[in-house]
Amino acid sequence: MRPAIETDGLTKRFDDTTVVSNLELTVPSESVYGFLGPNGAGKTTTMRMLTTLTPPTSGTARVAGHSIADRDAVVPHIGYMPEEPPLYDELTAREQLQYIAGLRNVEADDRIETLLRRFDLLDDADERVGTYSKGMKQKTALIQTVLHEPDVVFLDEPTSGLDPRAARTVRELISELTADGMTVFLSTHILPVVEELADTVGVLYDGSLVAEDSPERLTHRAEKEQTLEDVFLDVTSEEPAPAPVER
Ligand SMILES: Nc1ncnc2c1ncn2[C@@H]1O[C@H](COP(=O)(O)OP(=O)(O)OP(=O)(O)O)[C@@H](O)[C@H]1O
Repeated sequence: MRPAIETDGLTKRFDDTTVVSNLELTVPSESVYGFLGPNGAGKTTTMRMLTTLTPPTSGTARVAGHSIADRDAVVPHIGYMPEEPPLYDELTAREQLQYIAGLRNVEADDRIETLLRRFDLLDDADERVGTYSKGMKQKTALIQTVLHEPDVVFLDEPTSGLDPRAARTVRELISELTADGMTVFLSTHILPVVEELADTVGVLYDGSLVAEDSPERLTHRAEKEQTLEDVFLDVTSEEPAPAPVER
């Protein structure tokens, strides 16, 4: 099966600063790719290139089989939930979701109701989004991202601001998306989420991919077993790891 995402030398520079450097990624279809990296590593910039929102300075990528240079071909196949999702405060959640379904040209009334119920939003679906809590907005944004059943879903911090129950619903939904044939490209700082869901983890540091493997292999690669947090700190450290203390 064709990979969901393939990049070839993907690079982004702003003025003289290289923010994403020569990225080579292959994300198999129907998998979850956990995209990690410290603040400012270039994760959002990568996602913005892969979702055609910003062009690369050099290099190429294919998403759902289409070149990211062909925005009209890519957009129907993807969903993107940025860290600060665009929602209209003056619309109700149901209106917002119907509006997005209209823009996407899909008939999604049943799916909207199912997802609103799934996320415990049905009782508030006719209230204005402007009155919502952060978590309720986040859930509305997630629904609008997957409404049209895209092939590839890009999620930037999808569980941020969610209470434990809502966060669990999101994790369950991500698993279901891949079971339904979607691919999820997930950026988060919440490592247990990645550990639980990701088939492959990539760690970006200063614009370069410094580690990539399954969570199991990453955490077993040292002589002693490490947590994903240990691995993350290890591969994103400017200092060499301190020598073990002799006792
Ligand atoms: N439009 C822009 N113009 C100039 N620099 C930018 C622009 N967008 C991002 N950057 C810079 O690129 C670098 C990477 O930013 P990016 O938002 O991709 O990082 P990130 O890994 O998503 O960080 P975080 O985890 O904090 O969200 C940062 O130094 C940022 O200041």
